[in-house]
Amino acid sequence: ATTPAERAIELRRQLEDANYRYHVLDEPSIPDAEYDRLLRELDELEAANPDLVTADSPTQRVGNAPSSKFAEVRHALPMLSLGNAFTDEEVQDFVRRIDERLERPHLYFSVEPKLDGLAISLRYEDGRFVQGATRGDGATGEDVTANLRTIKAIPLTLRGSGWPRVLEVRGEVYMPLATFHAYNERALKEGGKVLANPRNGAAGSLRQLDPRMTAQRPLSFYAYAVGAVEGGELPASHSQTLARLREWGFPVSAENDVVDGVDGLLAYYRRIGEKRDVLPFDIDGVVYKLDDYEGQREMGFVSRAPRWAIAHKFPAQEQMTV
Ligand SMILES: Cc1c[n+]2nc(N)[nH]c2nc1OC(C)C
Repeated sequence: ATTPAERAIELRRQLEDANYRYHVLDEPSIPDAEYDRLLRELDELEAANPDLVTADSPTQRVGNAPSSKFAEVRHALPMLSLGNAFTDEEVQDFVRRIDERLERPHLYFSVEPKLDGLAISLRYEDGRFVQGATRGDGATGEDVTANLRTIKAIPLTLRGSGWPRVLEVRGEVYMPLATFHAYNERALKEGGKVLANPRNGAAGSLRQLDPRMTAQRPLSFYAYAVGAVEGGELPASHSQTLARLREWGFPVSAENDVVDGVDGLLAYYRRIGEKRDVLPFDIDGVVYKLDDYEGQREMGFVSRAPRWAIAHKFPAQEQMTV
């Protein structure tokens, strides 16, 4: 027979494993009904043994009591903004500036869809999620930790091994299009407020003072960078770092790739542009990043935007008014 504590640990492991397979590997491993049954069993076990409850138990994802307002968080590393390119020529200029300074036979770029959501910074200490904040002005943001805990795509504890003692992960919290449409259909039927676009939906849901409201409007998350890192080493390139983030339990977009030179960038831009209408989330462009960190260090930043990265935007889509 197992003690309540052992049973709770076993249930948590099964639930977090199912969560990882569903949100990170896109391979649901158990049916939702089974997931809910396990969660209910853990909930009852914790109710009967309150000392078993931990902040990172899956039962805590339903959100705790609301706070009066959001505390301010100073980002250990500023959250950067991105310069924009709107034409192929501007992309060619971006690559030429790097080419002139680095003088390499090949320039490899990490390329990613640019989700139209909310930039967020997540802080993990010894593998546990301890704080999450909005971008704010880049230097300080709002503490939305309680709301972020309700987002199942955000790991409460890291998987695998080899993660640094302190790890900050940056990424985009977004509202999947399916959630956005379902929310608006219900709002129309019940005469509630209709969301203008998924980005507003994500911002509104994340800035709810009551995390239980956030939990009712399921959001998702994609990691796209790391911030402060202490007590550990990262790989030599951004793409290798994203692969580690995925192993540690963070969703990373399957559309990401590594390409060679400006032709590779523009081919990627066209490829994602053609898929734009069938992607399950809103994007407003793609992001090109020089992949190796050594090259990024050599290129540095201008004001608050890196010289080594740029967003190549799509023409604005006329938002379908519901
Ligand atoms: C602001 C931003 C936004 N995005 N979006 C993606 N996919 N990557 C990415 N990188 C960003 O900034 C980097 C400079 C870390």
